[in-house]
Amino acid sequence: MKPAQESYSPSHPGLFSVDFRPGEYTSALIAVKDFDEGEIMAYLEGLTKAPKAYTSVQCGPNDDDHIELNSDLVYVNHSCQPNVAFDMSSPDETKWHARALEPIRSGEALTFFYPSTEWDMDQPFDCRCGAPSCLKRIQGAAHLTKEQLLARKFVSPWILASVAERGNSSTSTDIGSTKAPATRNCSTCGFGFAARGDDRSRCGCKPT
Ligand SMILES: C[S@@+](CC[C@H](N)C(=O)[O-])C[C@H]1O[C@@H](n2cnc3c(N)ncnc32)[C@H](O)[C@@H]1O
Repeated sequence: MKPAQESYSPSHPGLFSVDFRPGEYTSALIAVKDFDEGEIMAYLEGLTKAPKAYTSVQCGPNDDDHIELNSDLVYVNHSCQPNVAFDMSSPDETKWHARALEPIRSGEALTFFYPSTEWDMDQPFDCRCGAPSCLKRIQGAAHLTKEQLLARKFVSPWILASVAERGNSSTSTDIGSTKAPATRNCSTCGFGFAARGDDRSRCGCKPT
């Protein structure tokens, strides 16, 4: 569910505001203050379990792990070069949050990389983000290579685990191909590391 323009009252006053634009799916969420890189912008509160939809966000590895945000955050558009992460990797749901991936200035549109949470999206679309690294068609992580995912600053652990499970593909067209097994796996999310050394920064899990 999205807040409607007619009865709009910001869910996060002083943090962000919806820029309602004419046309379908063209509105956006805009920062109304500056945020530092790495700053937690808002905890994800008031979430409800929901079926997969264009407004839902995947919060775990299973088909039914989807939530509705029930706030203005639903207006955060996708970008292939995002400035926000939706981080739901903690087993403690009260720690789920939106975090600035880079310094964000007041007036900037907030964007996140939808395949960082979504494996196979309900409603794919042609991306208009305009980033040099734009992937053009956004359908979910299942349609991307590991390299395309790791090029982004944040990807959820269940996405990386699914990528490791489907095989170490170098292109999205050879999904399912057999490659050399990972040297070892992250003990938290199962992501397969190809090289030795503590590489947990690559899967997003914190070393314990
Ligand atoms: C949850 S809505 C985000 C808010 C949306 N812009 C709106 O006005 O309702 C997700 C939908 O917005 C559109 N969208 C988000 N990011 C986009 C992008 N980079 N390029 C094209 N459409 C995008 C797609 O139609 C997508 O299914």
